[in-house]
Amino acid sequence: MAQVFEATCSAPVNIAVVKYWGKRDTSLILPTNSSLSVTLSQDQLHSKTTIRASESFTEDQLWLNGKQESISSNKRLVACLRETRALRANIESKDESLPKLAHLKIHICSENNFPTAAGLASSASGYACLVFTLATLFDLRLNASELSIIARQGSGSACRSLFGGFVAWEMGQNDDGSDSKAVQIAPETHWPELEAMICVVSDAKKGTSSTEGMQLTVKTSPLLQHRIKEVVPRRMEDMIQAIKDRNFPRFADLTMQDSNQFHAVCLDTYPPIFYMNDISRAIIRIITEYNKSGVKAAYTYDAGPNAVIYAPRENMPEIYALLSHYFPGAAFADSLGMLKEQKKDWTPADIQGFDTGISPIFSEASVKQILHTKAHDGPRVLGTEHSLLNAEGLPKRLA
Ligand SMILES: Nc1ncnc2c1ncn2[C@@H]1O[C@H](COP(=O)(O)OP(=O)(O)OP(=O)(O)O)[C@@H](O)[C@H]1O
Ligand SMILES: C[C@@](O)(CCOP(=O)(O)OP(=O)(O)O)CC(=O)O
Repeated sequence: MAQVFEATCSAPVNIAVVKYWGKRDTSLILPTNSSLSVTLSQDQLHSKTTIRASESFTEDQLWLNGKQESISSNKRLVACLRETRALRANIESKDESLPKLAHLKIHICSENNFPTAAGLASSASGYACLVFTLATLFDLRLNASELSIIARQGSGSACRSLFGGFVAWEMGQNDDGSDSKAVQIAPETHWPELEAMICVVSDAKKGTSSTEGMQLTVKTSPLLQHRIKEVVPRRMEDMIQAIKDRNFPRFADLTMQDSNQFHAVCLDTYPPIFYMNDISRAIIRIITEYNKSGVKAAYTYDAGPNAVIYAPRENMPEIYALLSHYFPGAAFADSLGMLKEQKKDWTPADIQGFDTGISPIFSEASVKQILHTKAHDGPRVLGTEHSLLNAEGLPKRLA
């Protein structure tokens, strides 16, 4: 019988509050500025990956969401495999008793429980999960910052998903990327009242990928140079302080300003890139109106129209009621038990001074889904019962 080695892990997505946008080295994935994100609960959004190494396998193979994909044409995946195998080979060379895994072929099977490549940070959870599962299979014993250096080479934002809670990606200075890594600013337990609502405006694959979009911005946007030099270094410090102090109004102002500036540099790109649509902009108007009497919520948008709204738990019933008023028909799973606290028959007019005419009421299901979630932990090792591969080493589920 061929010897079989296997690991199954899951990893979370993260949503940045200081955005990464621009690379100074496109193959090592070294950014032009540091960034900071919140890791969101795997109960709502996660990638799950099984990797098996076996003497009976004749080639490396990958299945993503039940569909076979090429490994050799995916330079980023090849880089993650090369790095982790080299580390395993080094450990094996020092300890004869270890099983020789570095040279075995592997089968990788991964699933996201949410739309892939739709601006919901699937590349972040996907590559974090890939690297964490490889490190578990190969028993690499690296800490999360060390693993983040490898995951970064899969997708920049993936490096931040190696930690739970509040995570900075320090851009680093070295040409070889050895100091461009993620560090945890605070664990999720630091600020348990902070929650997030994800408004899925579109789950379609996006037009301009982050990878292409950001390099066009680097090439053409003078505003990006100002952002890199003058804005982000100071904003990183301010954001870290706001998180340490659990100062929501400060955290929220910085988050919204950074999202606005990220979309401004997209508009400053030539030709311009648009990620937000009319619905995204209406959500901005509604949150801005809601904040008129004091900052109670923060919106942020990545490379797509979907909004993520950060807010203290106590404001979430009102925010949900606001969203469902202007965007009727959105599917909502009450995953954090929030509706129980919601006042019945509540309308935006019940908020003192709220101008209900700030936005029209949109047609049914303009916002398709609202996900309620919160900051949570980093990647997890799962038991063999979670394996995505069958006895033959093929996916249990095919698309
Ligand atoms: N579970 C996974 N395992 C391995 N690779 C994955 C996984 N999920 C996604 N990916 C990779 O990430 C790519 C999608 O990344 P892309 O940046 O286009 O979208 P996104 O991450 O959903 O959006 P964004 O990063 O802008 O929020 C996929 O085509 C695939 O190569
Ligand atoms: C807007 C962002 O979500 C951009 C994410 O870009 P990616 O990490 O997807 O890009 P690559 O490194 O090319 O894979 C902002 C952020 O997450 O910081």
